[in-house]
Amino acid sequence: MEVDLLSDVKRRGLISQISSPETLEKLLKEKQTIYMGIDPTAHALHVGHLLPAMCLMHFHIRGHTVHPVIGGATGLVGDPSGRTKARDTDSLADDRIEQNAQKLTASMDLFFRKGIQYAERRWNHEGESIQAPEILNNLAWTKDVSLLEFLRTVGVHARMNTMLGRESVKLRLSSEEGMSFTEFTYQLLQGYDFYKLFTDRGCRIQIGGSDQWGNILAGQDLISRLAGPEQEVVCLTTPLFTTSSGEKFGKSSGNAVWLDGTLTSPFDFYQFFARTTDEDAPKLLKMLTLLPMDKIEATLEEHKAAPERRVAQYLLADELTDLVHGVDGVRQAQAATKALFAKDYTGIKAEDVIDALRGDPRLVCCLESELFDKPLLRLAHEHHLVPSMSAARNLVSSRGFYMNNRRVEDTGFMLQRSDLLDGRLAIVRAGKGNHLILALSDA
Ligand SMILES: N[C@@H](Cc1ccc(O)cc1)C(=O)O
Repeated sequence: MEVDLLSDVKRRGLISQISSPETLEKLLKEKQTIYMGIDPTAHALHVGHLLPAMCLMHFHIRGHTVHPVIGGATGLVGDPSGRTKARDTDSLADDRIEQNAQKLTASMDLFFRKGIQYAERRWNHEGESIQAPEILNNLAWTKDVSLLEFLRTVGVHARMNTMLGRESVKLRLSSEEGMSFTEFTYQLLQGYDFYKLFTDRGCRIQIGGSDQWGNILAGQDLISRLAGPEQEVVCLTTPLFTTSSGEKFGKSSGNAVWLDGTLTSPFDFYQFFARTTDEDAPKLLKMLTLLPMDKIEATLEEHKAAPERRVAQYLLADELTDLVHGVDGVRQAQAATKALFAKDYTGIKAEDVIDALRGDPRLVCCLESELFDKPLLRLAHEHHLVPSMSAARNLVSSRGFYMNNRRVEDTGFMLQRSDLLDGRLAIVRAGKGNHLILALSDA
């Protein structure tokens, strides 16, 4: 099943820079401990975290020990990397960071649990199932270090010219706002994490996004000064993926696409990937799924022959939804996709559609009394499918009002139980693409 880890992550496009490729190759002849940090600036993981997280996953499922580290301490300081301005004090407030850290830990744990199940399905894993990684919080080893101790162990080894030469610092020093001393020390805090994990857990590899290069090197420097230059440690970064339209990957009309199903429904998550461009879909299939490369190549051939069928996009949406929401999530998202975009509803399961669209304004659950006692046009108006009753009537006369893909011709049309799909759903459509899904409540 296994392709060599390093060649696999490289050919999938998951690697941007490696501080010492020879050392990495040598280290990977044995099982290693690897870490990746993430600051609790948000309370949940979003699609933008997937790239470094999948890189970490590749190490994890091949039996290396990986540690996602939540930055309970670093989050209070705020990483200046890639930022032209300091974070505001509100977003750095203690209680906010602590709450975010707790939620992020749960979010990361869930990501790995689901991801491992996905990996086991894709790789036909046999034998004992893979355990979820232990998630750490850097507050654990930072909170009791006194200022004097920090200055005397870490500070003495930090070279000012190296620190001033980091991209994150140069960028800010040349800006009008400048940089606070607190932010300037961020690289030392992250460096201290690498050093601590190296001494306490034998961790020799740190992974991060490409904007983390300087911070990761700071750790490598510190290890070399404190533990000796002969110590073999490696910094590894993943690329920052920019979409073909030049945007940062992970936003849908300006909003983050979350991995948490209560923040972004499995259906919206699925649709985000189904809407990927022809240019981006192949890259994302390689970077973010665990499908074997030959299966991806075969799909891409098929895609090239008939791009309008969007096989690459649908495969990507299926795989990522499986990775993040499991097989139930895929089934639900596909059911909702069918409800909103297909001509044929055979086999549709009401429960799946309802689960996938929970929280979506297009889904409205109704009691029997409402559903069967009001004319459909009135329901459409009350639930905002059409702006007014007269607009609804106009749509009927211009043959643009549909219920379960049947044209509604009578403005007084009332739903009957026998009209419902799977005993519960009426999919009402105004014109080409506006939908209202009325679902009979099960209560
Ligand atoms: N600086 C990283 C997060 C991080 C925190 C602590 C670490 O030890 C490593 C990484 C970021 O902002 O994304």
